[in-house]
Amino acid sequence: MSIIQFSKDMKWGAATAAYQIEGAAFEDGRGLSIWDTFSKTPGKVINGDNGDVACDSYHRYEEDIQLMKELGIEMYRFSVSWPRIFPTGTGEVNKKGLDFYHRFVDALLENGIEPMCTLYHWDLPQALQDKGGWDNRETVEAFADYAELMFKEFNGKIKMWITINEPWCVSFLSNYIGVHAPGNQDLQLATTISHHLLLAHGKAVTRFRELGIEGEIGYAPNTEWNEPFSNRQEDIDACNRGTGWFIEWFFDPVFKGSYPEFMVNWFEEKGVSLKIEAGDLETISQPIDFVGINYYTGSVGRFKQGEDLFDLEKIDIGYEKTDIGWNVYSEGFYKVLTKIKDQYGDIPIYITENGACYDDDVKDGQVKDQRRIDYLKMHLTSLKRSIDAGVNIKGYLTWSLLDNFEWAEGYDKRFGLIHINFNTLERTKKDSYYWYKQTINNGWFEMFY
Ligand SMILES: N=NNCCOCCOc1ccc(-c2cn(C[C@@H]3NC[C@@H](O)[C@H]3O)nn2)cc1
Repeated sequence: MSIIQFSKDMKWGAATAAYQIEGAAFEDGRGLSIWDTFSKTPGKVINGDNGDVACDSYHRYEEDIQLMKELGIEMYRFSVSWPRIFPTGTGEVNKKGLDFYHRFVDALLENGIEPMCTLYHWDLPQALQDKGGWDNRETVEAFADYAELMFKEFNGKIKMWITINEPWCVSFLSNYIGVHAPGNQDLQLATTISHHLLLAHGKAVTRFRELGIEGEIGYAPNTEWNEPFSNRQEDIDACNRGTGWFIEWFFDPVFKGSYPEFMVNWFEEKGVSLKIEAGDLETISQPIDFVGINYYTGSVGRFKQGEDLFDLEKIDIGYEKTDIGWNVYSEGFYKVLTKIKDQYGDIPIYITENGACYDDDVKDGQVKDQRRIDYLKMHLTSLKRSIDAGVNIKGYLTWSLLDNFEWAEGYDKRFGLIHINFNTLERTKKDSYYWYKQTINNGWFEMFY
């Protein structure tokens, strides 16, 4: 048995997102988002689930904040529903939407919890999608205007801002693979959107700096690790392409001011090109204060001609899987974090999402989710290894505080420390909640090896 101990300076938190927990989808002037449309499109979401009610956190946030306070988290990452603020994406502000987030943020602060606000967590106003969505550069300006309004409105209250959550999911998962909203399957479109998302990030940072807003700003790319099956160069190269799709593609423009040549060349061989306008990369690559890293899983891979987008075949070598089918691969967390440090330097890092999906149920008022505790132990151990290797980790926010709407997977896929009965909306603290609470309180935990 060994002790895994963290610095008292490291901040502990939990994360959620508006469309996944709020509900109240048609209340107080909220406009439609692409996820309202997508989830109501037959066949797109398992069981036909949608975010109409979700966890009803729009009405139950005071109860949720008391659960956060008891948990002992210092930081809570949430997202703002853009269509709650601008029902059509631009134009007239919905004051009731602003008022809700003021009540919510004030309640967090009154309970000693620091808000970390994600401006874009996938719920694009449908009215903007109707005009081309992220494929249209006008959406970039609309996002900057929305960000500016939020900066001005919450200046001094919110001091940690995230511009875009998981640009890989917003661009490639949603517009090439097509399993998320709006569900396109077009590599050129997805690649163009990836550039517009980074541009939107840069323009929001520009407004933040020009306005002299108090606090820090960053973005939250998601990452995956691909471990070469052998030391054959073809296997290494294929894995580098698979990992580069998440890391270099979304980090190089921000931290180096250019797209990674090996990925640009690969996409060009697929007939895909980037349409970069003068000044774009200067805007994208202006300094940020931190980067949020989301990590869930990794794979072992090898070269296979014609396999997937990158001639990369994922191999199942018997890793344990979570109940969403992802490998439990904590070594990949260490590899991702040390790669980022080695390639991009000492940028402060918050782990803004890490957690596990397990099919939990309540028995006699308890949820015995030991597998989630073990997943967290393994990944926090990798995190400690990364810190000991010099990675500048500032905080760890687990995904998620609550079971919630897991996008195309619906409500069956549970990531929360707190179980939600989606019929009664009753909250039940899982064993992992109590374990996380003790770990936060102690600053350490016992590792099973
Ligand atoms: N990698 N290649 N895939 C090729 C085949 O893709 C099939 C599906 O792929 C993916 C990849 C990644 C995800 C995903 C989900 N979350 C969890 C959410 N994060 C933000 C927060 O809202 C959480 O709910 N993070 N990532 C889903 C599906």
